[in-house]
Formats: sequence, structure tokens, C-alpha cells
Amino acid sequence: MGRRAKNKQGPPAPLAEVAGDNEARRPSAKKLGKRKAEPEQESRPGKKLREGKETTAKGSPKKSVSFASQKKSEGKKGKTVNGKSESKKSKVVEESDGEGSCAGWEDVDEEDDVKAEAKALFNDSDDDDAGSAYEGEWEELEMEGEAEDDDPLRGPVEELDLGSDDDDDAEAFVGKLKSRRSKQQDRPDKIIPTGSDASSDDSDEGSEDEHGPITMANMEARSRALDARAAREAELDMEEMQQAAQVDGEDDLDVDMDGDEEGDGEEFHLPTAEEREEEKKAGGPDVHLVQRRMRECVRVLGNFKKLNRGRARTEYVDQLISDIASYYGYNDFLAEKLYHLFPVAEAIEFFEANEVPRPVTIRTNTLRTRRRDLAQALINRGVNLEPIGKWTNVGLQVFESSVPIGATPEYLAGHYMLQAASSFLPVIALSPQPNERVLDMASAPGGKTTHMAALMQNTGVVFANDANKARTKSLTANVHRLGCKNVVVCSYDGREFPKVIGGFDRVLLDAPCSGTGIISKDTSVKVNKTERDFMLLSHLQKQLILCAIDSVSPTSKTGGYFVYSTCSVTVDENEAVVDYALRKRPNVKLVETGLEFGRPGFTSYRGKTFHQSVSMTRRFYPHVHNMDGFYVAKFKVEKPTKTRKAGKDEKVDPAAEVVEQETIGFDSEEDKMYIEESKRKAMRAKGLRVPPRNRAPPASAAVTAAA
Ligand SMILES: C[S@@+](CC[C@H](N)C(=O)[O-])C[C@H]1O[C@@H](n2cnc3c(N)ncnc32)[C@H](O)[C@@H]1O
Repeated sequence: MGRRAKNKQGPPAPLAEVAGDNEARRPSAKKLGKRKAEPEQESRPGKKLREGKETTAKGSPKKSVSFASQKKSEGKKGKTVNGKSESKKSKVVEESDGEGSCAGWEDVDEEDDVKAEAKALFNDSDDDDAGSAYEGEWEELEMEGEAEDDDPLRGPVEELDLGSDDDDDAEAFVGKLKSRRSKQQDRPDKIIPTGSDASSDDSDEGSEDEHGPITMANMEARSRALDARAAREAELDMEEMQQAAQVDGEDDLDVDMDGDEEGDGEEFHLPTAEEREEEKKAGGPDVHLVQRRMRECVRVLGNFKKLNRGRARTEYVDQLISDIASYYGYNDFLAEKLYHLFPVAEAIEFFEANEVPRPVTIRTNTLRTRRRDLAQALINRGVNLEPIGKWTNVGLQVFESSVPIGATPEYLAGHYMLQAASSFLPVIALSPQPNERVLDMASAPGGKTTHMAALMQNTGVVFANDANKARTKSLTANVHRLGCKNVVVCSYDGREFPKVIGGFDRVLLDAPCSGTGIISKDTSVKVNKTERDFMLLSHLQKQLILCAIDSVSPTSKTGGYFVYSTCSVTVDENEAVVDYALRKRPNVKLVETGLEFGRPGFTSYRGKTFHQSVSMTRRFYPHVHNMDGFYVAKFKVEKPTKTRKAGKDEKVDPAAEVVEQETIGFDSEEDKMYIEESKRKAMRAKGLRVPPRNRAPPASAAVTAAA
């Protein structure tokens, strides 16, 4: 397992952990309400600490602390809160009563007390729902906590086995890498557009200090100031990153032409392919060596002409990918796939960001409350939070909490959803309107469904479908808890639409995917995704996207829109799928997502070219936007056009005069080519003889792999 790899970001603290707590632990609302937000650097959640388990999971074996966690927690106050950051909770408990348990205050002895409190706090019209949601909540919480964007195709999370002996090495390496890395860990943990992405013009809001202690009144201003400052820093980071390799290379070249960059007498040696194999056979490279090689390869690749030392570029690239895989704990295939998405220095940024948990965010359920009321209620409970950014008027970022954020009375009463900020994006892009008919084709556990229901103000209807029946349990529970009354839950394979029902004003396909955007939440992705998985997923996504498009009513008076999204960053699952849909459905076109930030989708990638309009789609990255890796594309569905009208002298074939859409089906032949190519690659990798290419496979041999 990778030297750098660390624990997955776990789900919110299970309610079992808060059982048996008492009122004495409840921090004084008065005191906590006055708590001043920490300066940006300090309020940024630290990395998840393994020692958190030592203090909180009673009876569980003591685990070593990964060096990465250790480093990033130094000098910080362990501000992370997502109910999983037991280290923080322990701290809060210590502060309040000195006991070692991480129990939260709200799990009082008498259930009725909580109900009464919730009722008193939120005198809204959905009391009945709130009460029933409370009663049935315990199981649901766990399910929801699994991850809003969870993908059942992903396997169970593995506990990473890290030896603590690597700690010092990593410290050294992180220090060495510093010149090339942007200040990801020093950056405020706000979820922001990068400088280049930002549409913000309020760049000079002043420092947050001028706003004084956090209050409801100054919250928006503080948020804007943070956004502006963070955007400026992000811009500087980007510039720094782009210049780093160049500058370093030139510096080093001036001083040290022999490659003995540290002046430690050891000359850098780039292994040959054979030496690399030998090294692998001998149990993998020494971590010191990996660190030094990664740094050196980044440096050389950043200024290849001057620094190549007579070796080919591919040799450096191969070495770097191999070292990234071993250092961060990826399989070679995935390390390579992700590496190629970025310029070399940025690739390291991406892999580094995957080691850091994303901020904890919640979405206000506007069916039950207003953001400012929710914020005030949570502040009163000791939650330190701020609006996420001006791109959302319902999101709050939680910096610190003395109570489990997934089990407050407000949570139980459905006033908010624990939801990654990236998950807001497809719904904002889809922008469902009141009284529309909307389909959420792959909807469990319902983060986006409930958001849509709220935007539609509980009018019209949202069909919330998910092929996995078991997952519709948590979907239904969330729909009830949040008081959504315009949702119909169903469980079909999405590929059965629009036969099941069609003619929707808007459709969302938040597709099942590999989860390469949420590696910090689920580290198992690093090792359990193979080439075959990507091929099958992309095939399934292509089938689903056509069915989703065909479920949209092109004659909708208010809509006619379709949004495709994934929590993956690979091109196969995003641009390639969207491009496929454009080719297969000439009656659709891409339109702007309406999102204020995000990088444009690729229009060409490693020899493949996509339709120019694919640049209207948006990519989001952990190292750039401090949110899960995500992809969003928005389509307008037009009436299917008739095929080309015959010219004056042309004979008209009445059979050809059909609606184009009807003539276009899913092209399983095209996918068969990909499947075959992949098999050939696998055979080649195993050193087997590869049969000649089957140029024209018979139609009868078409395989629908994912099916
Ligand atoms: C990324 S998750 C959806 C998350 C959800 N949109 C939310 O916001 O909470 C993908 C979902 O697709 C579902 N799924 C997988 N294959 C499907 C299919 N063929 N048809 C419909 N749903 C499918 C999975 O069960 C999973 O719940």
C-alpha cells in the first residue's frame, strides 16, 4: 500500500457514539455563539488523524499515525468536523468536561425531550414529518453517511496498513516538494473558484478581522472576503506552480549540472526499465529513493530540454508514474490514467489533494427553514460555520462543531442535508422549476432529489429512480426527513426509460461512476479500479445517457433540459460519454451550465477529439476548487429533426422520411471495438500472442458488456 496513502474519510459519527451523553457536555450556547471564527489557516480542517481513533473508539486497537496526517495536523487545531473527526470531538469533550468519550450532547436520555426541543426550535408546518423522521432516523443516518455520491459499484473500503516508520521520510519529502507544490495545505479551506475561474469582482473586501466576530449579520461579508482572498491566493498558487519547475530547473542547472541537487554527494540515477522491474521484484523501492526520484522527475520534466541528461522523456514519465503509484498507493493503471489529466506539477497537486479530506458542508433544506435561521440555530449549538461561497445561497461550510453534525435536532427535523459542495452543482445547472415534471434517473440516497424538490417548492413532481432497491431505502428516508412531498420513488434500471415513463421537462443523470473524484473519501478506488471497470462503466454511462435524453420532452414549455454528471475526473466517463451522446442524438446540443466556475471540459485528449461545444461542460477538481472531483454537462433537447429533405430531382424514399431519433439506437458495435482493443492490450501486457484485428465484426456478435 502506498506510503502516502491514509485512511478514508469516514461517514459522520454513528449515533451509537453519542448514546448515553448528557446535558452537561453541551457547551454553553451563549459562549459558543460568540466564538470568533479562526483565521483562515487555522480554521482549515486538518487531515483526518488516525489518533482520533485512539481517543474515541473505545477498545479498538491503537493505530499508528500516518506521516501525512501527522504533518498536516501540526500547527493546526484539528478543526475538522464531519462527525468523523473524532480527534476534534475528543478535544471538545476535553474542553467541556474532561471525559474521554466523544459523545455529543443531544442524545439525551429522554427521546421526548429532543422532540420537544426540535418542535420548540422549529415551529414549521411539517411537524409531523419532523417527528416521524426523528423516529426512523437511526438507520438512515448510517446509510446516508456512506457518501452522498456513493457508487455501489465501488468495493468496500480497505483499511490501509501504514507503517509508522515512514513518517520521518515523508516529512522530509513533503518539505522537499514544497517548492513545487502550491500551498494547498495553507490555503483557506473555503470552497472557492480559482482565481482564473472566479467571476468575482469584489476582490477587495478586506480581511476577515474587520468584520469582527462571526454573526448572522456579517456572515455574507466575511464569506465574500474569504472568497476574494482565497481566489487571489489560488491564482498566485497557480502561477507559482507553473513557474516552479522552470525556475527550479534553471537554478539547479546553474549550480549543479551533475544532478547532485542536494549537494549530498549522491548523483541522481534514473533507472532503466529493467532496473525498475528488478526493484519491484525486490519488494519495491526505498521511500527515500521514491521521494527523491519523484522530485527529480518533476524537475526534469518541467524543463526537459535543459535537464534530460540524454534520457527520453517517456523514461522520466514512466518512472514518475511508477513512483506516484507506490508513494500514494494507486495501482499503476489508475496512477497513469489520472497523471495524464494534468501538467506534471499539477498532477502532483491532484494526488496530494486526494490525501486531504474535503471540507464538511451542509445544504439548507429551504422546504423547512432559511439558511440564516439554520446557521443561527447551529451556531447556538456550538457549530462554527460560514456560507460556502456566493455561488450557492443554501450551502454552509462547517469548520468546527461540538456536536455531531449528522445528529442534531435540526438534522433530524430535516433542516439540512449533509452534502458535498460538488453535489450542489448538477442541480444548480439543471435548475428545475416549480410545477415541472423532473426525472432523477440515478438518485439514491437522494441528495440531489431533495435539492430539486426544494427548488421546485414542493410542486410538480420529481421521479426519483435508482436501480439499486436497497439504496432506495435511504432515498425514501431522506425524502421523508426533508419533507419533500412532490417525490415519487421508483426502482428501475435507468436503461428502461423512457419506456417506463417519459416526457419530462428536465432530467438529471448523476451517473454511476468510478469515483475518481472522491478518492479522499474512498481510498479503495486507488486500488480496485481496473481498465475493465472503466470500460464497462463508460459503456453503461453511454447507454444511460441516451435513455436519459430520450426521456426529456423536447416540447416542454418551461424546460427541455438534461444534465449529465459524475463524481469522476476521467475523460472516458465524462467528455467521451457526452461526445457520444452528441453524435448519437443530433437533436441535442450542449449549453452553458450556468455555473460560475469550473474548468472547461476537454475538446481533445490524448489523440481523441471531441465536439468543440464540449468546452461548455465543466470540470471540478479537489486541488483547484477544494471540492470533490466532479463533472457537469448541460444539454438542451430539441425536437428531433426530420432527415434531409430530398432534392428537387431526387427520388423520394418514403421509408427514409423518418424522424432521425427513431433511426438511432445504442451503438453496441462501437463499444465492441473498445472491448476488443482492451482485451488485446491485456494480452499484450501478459506477453501473450495477440490475434489479428477483427476489422468488421458481425452485427450478431455485438456485446453489450455492461448489461
Ligand atoms: C452517483 S450515485 C447517485 C447519487 C445521487 N444522485 C445523490 O445525489 O444522492 C449513482 C447511483 O446510480 C445507481 N445506478 C447504478 N446503475 C444504475 C442503472 N443502470 N440505472 C439506474 N441507477 C443506477 C446506483 O445505485 C447509485 O445509487
